[in-house]
Amino acid sequence: MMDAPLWALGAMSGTSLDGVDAALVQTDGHRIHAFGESGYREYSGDERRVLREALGRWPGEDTADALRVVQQAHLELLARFPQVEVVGFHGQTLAHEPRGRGTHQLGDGDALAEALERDTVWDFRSADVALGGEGAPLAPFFHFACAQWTGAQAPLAFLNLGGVGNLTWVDPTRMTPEEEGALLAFDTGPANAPLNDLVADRLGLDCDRDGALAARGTVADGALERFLDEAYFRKMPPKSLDRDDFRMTTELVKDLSDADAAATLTAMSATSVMLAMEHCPVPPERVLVTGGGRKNPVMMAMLAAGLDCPVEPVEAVGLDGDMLEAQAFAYLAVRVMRGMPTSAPDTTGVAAAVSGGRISRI
Ligand SMILES: Nc1ncnc2c1ncn2[C@@H]1O[C@H](COP(=O)(O)OP(=O)(O)OP(=O)(O)O)[C@@H](O)[C@H]1O
Ligand SMILES: CC(=O)N[C@H]1[C@@H]2OC[C@@H](O2)[C@@H](O)[C@@H]1O[C@H](C)C(=O)O
Repeated sequence: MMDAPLWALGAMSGTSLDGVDAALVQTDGHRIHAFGESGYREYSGDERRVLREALGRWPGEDTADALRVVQQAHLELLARFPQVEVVGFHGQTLAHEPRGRGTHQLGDGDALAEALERDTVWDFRSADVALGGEGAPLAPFFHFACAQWTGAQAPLAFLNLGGVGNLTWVDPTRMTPEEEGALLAFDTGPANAPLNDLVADRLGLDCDRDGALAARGTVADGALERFLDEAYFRKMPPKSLDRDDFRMTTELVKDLSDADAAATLTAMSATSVMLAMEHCPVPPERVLVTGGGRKNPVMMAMLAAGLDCPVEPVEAVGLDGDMLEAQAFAYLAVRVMRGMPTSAPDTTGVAAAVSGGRISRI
């Protein structure tokens, strides 16, 4: 007998450190039955500073202040959704070194479960890393369900432009996401993080809103070429990145004007996606863009000019690009509760499909 669908609440605090997203999904762990309400809790300037300060820290290092920020923001937001059966709590990635010290998502699932009085799934990435996987990206299993939900019949790609970029190529005609050939996923390169850091450091802004600064600038070809020389782009997937693995971008644009630096960083993000497409098993029929970068018209225009297929925001197929990651962790939480895999060799390079995530039961 099929397991009944559950209403799950997913929460994601992403690498761009803007705030926490939360969204409801009704699922049996296979199919998306329905999407529900969503919400957002922005981090204040002070909270963002505390989180930024804690980036790069590992368990055992001083993360007490950052943990208070993460717990408080999640509790405030998630308490607005009383009608849920299970919570998927991603936490805040502070450090990610799958071939080294592991992966660190700050957040206490036991405390959250107790405060919300709901079973809570958390620590989604560690089990994958322990089995030789990258621990990221994890949204691909949900992208597979989304592709089927849209009724797609041919391979397509989801592109998330958050702090870091990640691409999921999906063959929606396969039966399950863990099946060989159903998915190929990996981080493409930096997306918004270097741009955000540039405008924060130079102009005290949160982001290059609507690409206004980049639109006035000229791409510095030399800097772009040096960036594209990085070995990461030629490495075969699966592969993943930490937020600040491309610190070199700051150095490459340091002598450029604000507008030229923004244009060049935007081109770096877009061009790394173009290189990523070469890894797809067959060209996707369309690229559906999710995450904040889809709201940057300069980045979207560069992508459209460089790719051989339509590039559209996920709204084109009725999905919500602000909430896809939060929805992903709602969906994955139900899979974990039911012992179903959340990653596979083709999505993270893990030795065999694995059900990641720790469950705090109430
Ligand atoms: N109108 C806009 N114009 C330009 N950029 C925007 C706009 N809206 C959002 N962004 C960019 O998108 C970012 C937020 O994207 P998103 O919420 O997808 O990131 P995230 O989930 O934190 O990151 P990740 O997916 O790497 O974990 C902002 O920090 C900003 O750089
Ligand atoms: C370690 C980590 O938190 N990685 C994030 C980050 O942000 C985007 C990209 O890098 C992706 O690999 C991942 O997030 C999404 C939600 C994922 O796991 O699919």
